Amino acid sequence: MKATAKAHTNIALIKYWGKRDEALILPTNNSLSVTLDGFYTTTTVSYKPELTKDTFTLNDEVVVGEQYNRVTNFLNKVRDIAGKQLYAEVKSINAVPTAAGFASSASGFAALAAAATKAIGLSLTESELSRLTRQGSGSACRSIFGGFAEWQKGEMEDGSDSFAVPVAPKDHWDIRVAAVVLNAKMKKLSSRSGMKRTVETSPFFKGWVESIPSDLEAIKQGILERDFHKVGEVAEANCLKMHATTLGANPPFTYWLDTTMSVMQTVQELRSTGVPAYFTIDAGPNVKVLYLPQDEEKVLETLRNISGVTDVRLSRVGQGIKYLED
Ligand SMILES: O=C(O)C[C@@](O)(CF)CCOP(=O)(O)OP(=O)(O)O
Repeated sequence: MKATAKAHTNIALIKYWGKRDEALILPTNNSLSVTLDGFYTTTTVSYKPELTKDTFTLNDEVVVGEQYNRVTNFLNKVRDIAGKQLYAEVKSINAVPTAAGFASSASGFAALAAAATKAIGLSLTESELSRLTRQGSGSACRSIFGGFAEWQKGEMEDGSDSFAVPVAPKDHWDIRVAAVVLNAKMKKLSSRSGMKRTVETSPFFKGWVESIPSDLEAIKQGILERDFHKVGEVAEANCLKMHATTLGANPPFTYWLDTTMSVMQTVQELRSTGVPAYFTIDAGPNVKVLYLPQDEEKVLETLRNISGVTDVRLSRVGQGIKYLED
């Protein structure tokens, strides 16, 4: 009763930002992401009859509190589906430089869902696995797939039709993502809390949701046609609209720091010199920059020279869930 799975993190090009149902983690809008090869989580789940509760270690450190509760609550869902009252030892290793500000919960919950279901004897389809993973962390449901994936919000109240579907495979298009790590340490609002406050209080939220369908259509067309300018422009504008909603929340907030804006402005200046590069930002100050392979050297050198940047981590398009031999 043991299994190991590896899942990669993903970066949203059309953001998930707002829930219509907190308990079931159902979104107000569809979102679309690219899975990255540079950042991943490997998780081993072993169900042991002698255990009287779940145990969880992350990078060999025992995890307790809120993070532990989210894992054991998730395992309760797996136990319900399997109809087995078994507790598990969960060991996760994150090859996601936490400082890079990546939501390692995306690769973390995808790897957990895959290993936990396989170890207990379930063999879910990718859609079933994505739908289950969504209940751990919304954005994680997109990491089941490699390449480009769209999380369809679904219409059903029970979330039975809310899961990700592949848009294009890993080898469809070799675009690159640079994760720009800033030296800032800020107590930030988690994405879960940030989107909750936004949904409940921001007058800009309605406009945000209304603008998604046309963004999605445009970016999917761009991906299929490998039109980098189109994909980049839509992704950058979508990110800016998402962050604009936070400024209208009550109380207002932003994830951006001065260094965040320096990177944003540098990327736009780079573009004006003819190098196609676009940024996107999630629930934190760090910036992810989209670029093409032929511009890697120029982009890397430019980003590294921005004051306040401590590291730039490069990624290619990554693959979906993989089960590893124990
Ligand atoms: O990834 C995106 O689409 C955009 C964000 O990263 C933020 F910019 C949201 C991630 O939210 P998540 O951590 O999945 O929330 P949960 O469902 O409350 O666990």
